[in-house]
Amino acid sequence: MTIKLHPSIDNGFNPTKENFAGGVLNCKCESNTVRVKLAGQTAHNHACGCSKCWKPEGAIFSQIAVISRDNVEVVANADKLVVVDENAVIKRHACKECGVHMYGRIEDTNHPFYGLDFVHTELSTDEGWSAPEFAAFVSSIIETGTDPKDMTAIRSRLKELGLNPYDCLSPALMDAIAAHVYAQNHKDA
Ligand SMILES: N[C@@H](CCC(=O)N[C@@H](CS)C(=O)NCC(=O)O)C(=O)O
Ligand SMILES: [Zn+2]
Ligand SMILES: [Zn+2]
Repeated sequence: MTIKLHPSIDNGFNPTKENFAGGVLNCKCESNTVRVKLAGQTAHNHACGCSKCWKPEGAIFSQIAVISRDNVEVVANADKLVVVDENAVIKRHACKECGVHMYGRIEDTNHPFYGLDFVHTELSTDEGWSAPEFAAFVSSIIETGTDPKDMTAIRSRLKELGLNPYDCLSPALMDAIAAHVYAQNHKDA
């Protein structure tokens, strides 16, 4: 039996479309749907195994990308959005009826990723979004119930799909975080 990771990933995925101009994310509610307009392409799309990111029914990974917060606008039913965990670094704004996370925002101006919002592009019917590039927080899927014995097969399947598995973020993003910390610590040098 093929391992199921995420519906937008399991059957392979389309490459990133050049000059893609963005689109609209929709929550799962049939009426009073929350809509978020993304005025541009996303970046760093990846599978995330952490327990905090929203996953569609049955998925063991989330699929999540970033976009400049200036390009994110709630265009319908904003009153249905609530922050799921005010104590988290990423304030995940979710529809209180269907539970879908519409965007995650970092309010700490010193955070390495301040200025970027986190979004699930599978909530859009527009095609051309940036393709997933790697898998992050893979070991964290055990926290939500995956049997540790299944991890070897899951990491193999991710590699087969072209998504290198990491237990934190990708090396490029971890380097960017560390460089930000260095710069913060040497501001006056
Ligand atoms: N093992 C933890 C990892 C959580 C974690 O660190 N998630 C990452 C990836 S989304 C993060 O940056 N979290 C910040 C936040 O949730 O605010 C879990 O599964 O809950
Ligand atoms: Zn909804
Ligand atoms: Zn996550």
